Amino acid sequence: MLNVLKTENLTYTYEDGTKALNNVSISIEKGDKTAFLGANGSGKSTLFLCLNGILKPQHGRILFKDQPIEYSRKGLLGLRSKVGIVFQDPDNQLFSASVYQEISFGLMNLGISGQDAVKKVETIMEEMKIQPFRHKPTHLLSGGQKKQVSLADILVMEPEVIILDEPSSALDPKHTKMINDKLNSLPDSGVTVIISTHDVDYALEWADKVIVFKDGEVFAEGKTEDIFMNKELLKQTNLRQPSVIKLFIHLCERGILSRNLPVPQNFDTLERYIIGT
Ligand SMILES: Nc1ncnc2c1ncn2[C@@H]1O[C@H](COP(=O)(O)OP(=O)(O)OP(=O)(O)O)[C@@H](O)[C@H]1O
Repeated sequence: MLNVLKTENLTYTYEDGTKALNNVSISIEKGDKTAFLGANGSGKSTLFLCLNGILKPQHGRILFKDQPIEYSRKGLLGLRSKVGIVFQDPDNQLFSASVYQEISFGLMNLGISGQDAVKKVETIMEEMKIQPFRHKPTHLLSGGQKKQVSLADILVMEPEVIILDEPSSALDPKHTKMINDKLNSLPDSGVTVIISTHDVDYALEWADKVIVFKDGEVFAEGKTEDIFMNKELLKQTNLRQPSVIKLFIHLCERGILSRNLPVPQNFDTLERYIIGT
């Protein structure tokens, strides 16, 4: 498998002396769905900002497809067209006078204009159901609409890697579903998706791999179900065991289900196990 993004011994300290990342080495494989978990302040957002070249680590390096990131203007522009980040707070991302301008901005920066750009922007606006508010100033949008636009902002660039910092935070069920559907379909087209989340149920259902952060360090990483079956690890990192796994274990302990069954990723699968017995 090709490592699309890799960090080697990354250390990042903010100006006020906060050491947010300490010796972080991770690798993300092409087409994988990776979820970062960890308590507030454990360093997930800082790592994401480093992966996109917004922050430059004091030590260590980052490789995109085996090439170290170049921090020149040209290098960063190239990196950001391939590795897109959707911020936790859309207000940190959106700044154009209108939604349409906002979504066109990245393409213009890459020198894509004319009919090509118009077509790409229109397609994404259609897909993300943005048409009804396309002429609105971004600062007048609702939280959910801002999130739709900030994702469209990145999707229009057709990046190889998309990083989403807490994609569903502050979203209602309709907007959560829209974003989740997109996150599910992107890897099918070869896009590598990385998210951070506090929602363990969602991480279990969505992710192939989980990386757990604690105090700026990688505390654990592995296949999603292995991480969530490890009660001791979850306890040490204050993570809740996903509800479906809790119930699955309980049913296994009572002899209702066989421990040999694959760990269910959601309640639909668990229901099938139960009905099938
Ligand atoms: N601009 C900044 N200046 C100083 N310290 C910062 C800054 N941004 C973040 N930090 C600190 O860096 C540490 C890591 O924060 P970071 O936002 O990366 O964590 P996180 O895991 O993404 O948290 P959350 O789950 O709450 O989003 C925290 O101690 C935080 O207070």
